[in-house]
Amino acid sequence: MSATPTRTDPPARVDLLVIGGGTAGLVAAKTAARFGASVVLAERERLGGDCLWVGCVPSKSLIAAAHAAVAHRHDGALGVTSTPPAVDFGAVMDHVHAAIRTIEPADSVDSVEATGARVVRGEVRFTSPTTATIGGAPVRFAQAVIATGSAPAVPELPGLADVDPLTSDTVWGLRALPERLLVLGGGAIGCELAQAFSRLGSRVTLVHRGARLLPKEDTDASTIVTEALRDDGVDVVLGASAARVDATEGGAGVLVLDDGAEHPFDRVLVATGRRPRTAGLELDAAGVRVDERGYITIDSALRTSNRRIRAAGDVAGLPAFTHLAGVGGSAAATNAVLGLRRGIDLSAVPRVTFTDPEVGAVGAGLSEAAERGWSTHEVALDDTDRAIAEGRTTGFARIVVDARGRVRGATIVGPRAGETLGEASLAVTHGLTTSQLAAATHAYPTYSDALWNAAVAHVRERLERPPLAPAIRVLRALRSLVVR
Ligand SMILES: Cc1cc2nc3c(=O)[nH]c(=O)nc-3n(C[C@H](O)[C@H](O)[C@H](O)COP(=O)(O)OP(=O)(O)OC[C@H]3O[C@@H](n4cnc5c(N)ncnc54)[C@H](O)[C@@H]3O)c2cc1C
Ligand SMILES: NC(=O)c1ccc[n+]([C@@H]2O[C@H](COP(=O)([O-])OP(=O)(O)OC[C@H]3O[C@@H](n4cnc5c(N)ncnc54)[C@H](O)[C@@H]3O)[C@@H](O)[C@H]2O)c1
Repeated sequence: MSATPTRTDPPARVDLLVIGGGTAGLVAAKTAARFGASVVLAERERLGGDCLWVGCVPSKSLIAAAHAAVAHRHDGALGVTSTPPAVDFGAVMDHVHAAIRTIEPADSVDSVEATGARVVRGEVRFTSPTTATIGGAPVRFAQAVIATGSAPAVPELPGLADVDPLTSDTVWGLRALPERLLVLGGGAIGCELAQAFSRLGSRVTLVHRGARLLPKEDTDASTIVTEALRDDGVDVVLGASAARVDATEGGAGVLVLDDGAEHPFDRVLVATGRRPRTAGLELDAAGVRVDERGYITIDSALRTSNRRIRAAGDVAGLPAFTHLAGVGGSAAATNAVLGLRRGIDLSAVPRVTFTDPEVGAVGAGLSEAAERGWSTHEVALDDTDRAIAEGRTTGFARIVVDARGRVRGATIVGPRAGETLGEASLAVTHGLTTSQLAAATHAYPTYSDALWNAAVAHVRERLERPPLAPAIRVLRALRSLVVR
């Protein structure tokens, strides 16, 4: 059940050519083949994409080990004392790679070919709007889906190349824990990995250009994550502009900032954003246009400037999440094969940053709420019984509500925020009201009580205002006349 393709023989003609075997391409190929189309999935390396090999799976596996390394810290407050566990970094990385191997069969060549699609190994180049080569072998396609993903963007910083910087592509090959790790970039990758490495024993400095970590999240969520990282021992440097790197030896060096501050390190991990993987595709030959950042431009039904070709996943400049790559791959294949115009609802894409505490968000945040005049309702975890019982009270659940009482967004910070977020996503996707959320009985005591109580708070507020408050007063008065 290997994910590495071996065939190099595409048929002369296919209904659908899918380029790239990450989440978007896998879902696209399987979906189209199940509809009965003849499908070739072309992959130059191995199926599974970033998520399986260098993204979600290894990072969440490392985070699980990092979490275990500090779990004892809460024990004292619970009346239990335990000794700090020892970390065997080599064994941690064995766990990371074992998780990848366990999940690999789900993305294997067999799993795709069982749907009727053919997997062909090789790099794709377009030769015209309806033809391409896969590893040099020609193929004519009626339609195509480009799903080639994105790669780490390494900044042009003088001296950086001399210290062999790690990226999210290469960090998983480490066998020894760097004593001093410098992380450049405070987005999701930077925050998750800085905290994990710190918890596993590295001395971590996180250097971020912006004024706050996780700039896409609400300000108070960023503040909580910054404090959590600092509590974990991460030296968080904000508003920093890197000037150069002075290499010493073996990947070690010093990062020098514009203000002259120096940050020495044994290894540096670059997490400063992504760039689309389009090099070598010869998009011009296919008539596929890209935007100013190089991402493939698509319309609301995922069509590129060549109406026979669609794009899905990271390469289309969509928010870089596995779940969205899957949704995009499915929509692109369905549209191609059945001639539909399914789009993606970008207003309800959930995202979770797996720091401790986790940050989960969907839909509108504080700034959109302010712009549109929507109200916000929040419950802190120190008012949430499960959090109090577990001694894990840092965080909150907040909902954004429109004038008709519909839930338009949520931000949840705390343990298992990613799990609670599912309910908020359902509410935002289907336009549920706070009354509907409040009317659903929730098991007690759970972290999702916080979200539920935020909805209840909004319902209660409405009951205390016109038109409901006077109506309730009239009903009560009438009732007291009847029942004496
Ligand atoms: C460290 C890290 C952690 C992450 N954690 C999460 C997370 O917790 N949750 C989440 O939702 N997302 C997470 N992501 C993001 C997620 O991994 C990506 O959004 C997702 O993998 C994108 O899928 P894709 O199909 O668009 O592209 P990819 O997975 O990148 O797949 C593209 C495929 O195309 C192939 N390819 C490229 N060019 C060609 C060519 N010319 N010919 C043939 N094949 C080609 C590549 O080899 C690759 O297999 C994380 C990412 C990183 C880096
Ligand atoms: N849990 C998850 O779902 C998860 C986890 C990891 C990654 N991802 C996805 O992968 C994408 C890429 O992650 P990322 O963290 O690399 O990118 P990012 O764009 O989210 O964050 C990078 C940050 O680095 C900063 N930066 C850029 N250049 C810098 C420099 N020279 N010095 C200091 N700081 C600099 C930027 O201001 C930016 O805020 C994310 O947007 C996300 O969609 C998701």
